Order: sequence, then C-alpha cells, then structure tokens
Amino acid sequence: MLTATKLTKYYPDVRAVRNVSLTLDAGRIMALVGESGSGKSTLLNLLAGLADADAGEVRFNDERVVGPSEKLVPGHPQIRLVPQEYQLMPNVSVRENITFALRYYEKNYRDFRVNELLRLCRLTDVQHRLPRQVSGGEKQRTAIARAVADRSPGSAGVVLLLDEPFSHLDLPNRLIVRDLLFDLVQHDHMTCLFVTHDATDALSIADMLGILRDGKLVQLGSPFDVYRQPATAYAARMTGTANILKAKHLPALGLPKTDDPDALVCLRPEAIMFDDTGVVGTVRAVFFRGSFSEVDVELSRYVCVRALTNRHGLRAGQQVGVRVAAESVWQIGY
Ligand SMILES: Nc1ncnc2c1ncn2[C@@H]1O[C@H](COP(=O)(O)OP(=O)(O)OP(=O)(O)O)[C@@H](O)[C@H]1O
Repeated sequence: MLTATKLTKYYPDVRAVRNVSLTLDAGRIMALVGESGSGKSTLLNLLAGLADADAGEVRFNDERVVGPSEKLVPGHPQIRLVPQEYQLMPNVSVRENITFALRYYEKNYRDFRVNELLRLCRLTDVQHRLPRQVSGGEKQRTAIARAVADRSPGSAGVVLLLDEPFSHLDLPNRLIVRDLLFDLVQHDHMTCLFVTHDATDALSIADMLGILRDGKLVQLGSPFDVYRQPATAYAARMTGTANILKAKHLPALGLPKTDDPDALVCLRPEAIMFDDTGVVGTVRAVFFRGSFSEVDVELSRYVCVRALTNRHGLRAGQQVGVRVAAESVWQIGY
C-alpha cells in the first residue's frame, strides 16, 4: 500500500502540490486527472521518492519513502516511474533496454523474463530495433516493460507510476496499453497509479479516480461516482462532456426551478433523451461519432445543451423534442 499524507511541494513562484493525501491499495489502479500545470508530474516524482516534499510524507507499506536529499541513489526499489518521455537508452535495442533492468540476475532467468515481457507487451517482433526505429506505442510499452521487469521475489509487489501513458498514442495503441496495465495488475499483482489530462482511459480502467486542480486533490472516488456526481464544474469537464447550467435555466429543459437560481448544475449529454413529447428545441449542430452522434440543441436564447443519440439523419435547423430525468441533474460547486 502506498500512502501520501498532506504532501506539499513549492517551487519558487508556485505551490505545485498542496496538501495531497491519498491511499493506493495493493493490486488497484488509480488515475489522477488534471489539466496541464495542475501538479501531476510533480506529485508523481514525490510519490516515487525522486523529489523532496516541503511538507507531508509518502509511505510504502509503512516504510517512509525518502526523497533525494536523504538518499544517495534517489527512488524506492519497489516504486517505478515511467516518465512522459520514456527515457529509454537510445543506442541499444528494445530488448537490451528491458534486459538492463535485470542485469544483476542470472542469465537463464533474465532471458526467460525478458521473453515473457516482450510477449506480454507485444514487442517480440521489434525487440532488436533501436528506440528511434519503433513507434511511440512501442516505446511506451518498452518503458513499461523495463519498469516492471524486476519483480524482486518475495517482495510486496511493485507500484507502477505512469506520467501521461496515453497522451502520445493513437487509439489502437491506447487500447493496447490499457489492456497491458490491466493485465499487469490482474496477473502480475501490480499496483498502478497514472496521471493524465484526458479521463477517457482513466474512466475505463481505474478503480479510483482523482481530480487534481492547482496542485490540490479536489475529488477522489470511483470513476462512476466522480463522473456522475462531480464536485465542481472543473471535475465535470475533466471527466467528459458536461452541460453546465445555472439552475434558473432548468425550466427550459422541462424541469422545476430550484431554491437557488444561481446554483450550478451538471447534466451529462446521455441524460438528455430525444422524445417527441418533451420540450421543443432546435438542432444547432450534429457531430457524428460512429456508434452515436453528439447533437447541440438550443432550447432558449440562453440554453443550448449537448445530447447524445444513435438516431441518424438529424440536421441543423430541425426541431426536436427532448426530455431530462430530474435525478440526472447534479448540483455542483464553482
Ligand atoms: N522545476 C520547476 N521549477 C519551477 N516550477 C516548476 C518546476 N516544475 C514544475 N513547475 C511548475 O509547477 C506547476 C506544476 O507542474 P507539473 O509539471 O507538476 O504539472 P503537470 O500537471 O504535470 O503539467 P503537464 O501536464 O503540462 O506536464 C506548474 O505551474 C509548473 O510550471
């Protein structure tokens, strides 16, 4: 188990991480989602023992994870960070990059484990190429394979920390990395925490999802709860498309007024149903997304909402009826 307690880190003109506390249970996946500059990389470095905290502490199975100021070789042997730029050795092959992590092991075991990792990470065919001769997705998987290679038998399991593991990848490669992380946790009993600015993959594989804003962990919960009940407009937007309205505009959606007209409410697009008996609006734009379309519907001069539908043939200017269930409206903070 990895825990952070009131972790804080200052740079000269910014408080990059503020009072962050979290617990990452063994065998679980946690994702932290935040916009650029919200402190994601700084927090990962603190958790890995690669940067010194100004306040607070990190513990791994009750042992304090110390920063570089207290340790000659920074880092913790069981906590492995895969940085955003992968940091592979450029002049040796994919295979040798992974083998390097096992250099102190006996040759037979080393070969066995490297072959196992190459298979698991789908790198067997490119194992003899240099990093610059493989794709971004293959580089990413090489960095993951190298990070998890040394399993230190009898230890309490490895914690894998990943900085934006999906950001440079196209959809097929994102799916491969997502499945790989899932496999590592399910079958290799790893624990994983990744940071990202895009919650798409986080929602599908994380057990716990946190929202980072200006260095603070502003919400932490299951992906379902954070998605359905975001605490703020920021949390709502970081986890997907959200219609954010003032409560006074709810009657335009056929819903009753609330006590505080200026309160903010969040309504996910899939909660808006197309229904000819609902309130009437005008289609403003249609974005085809494959299995569904996103449709902007104007309901009044002040209210335009985005809805999802698998109905085909909707066109801008067309009148449609929409209906919203009151229970899918969630009040949020600013
Ligand atoms: N070495 C540094 N010196 C001074 N300020 C820094 C340093 N590293 C990061 N910062 C600042 O700390 C804040 C958090 O940076 P950090 O890199 O942790 O954010 P991030 O969420 O990982 O951003 P990105 O998604 O763009 O990588 C930012 O305001 C950044 O400018």
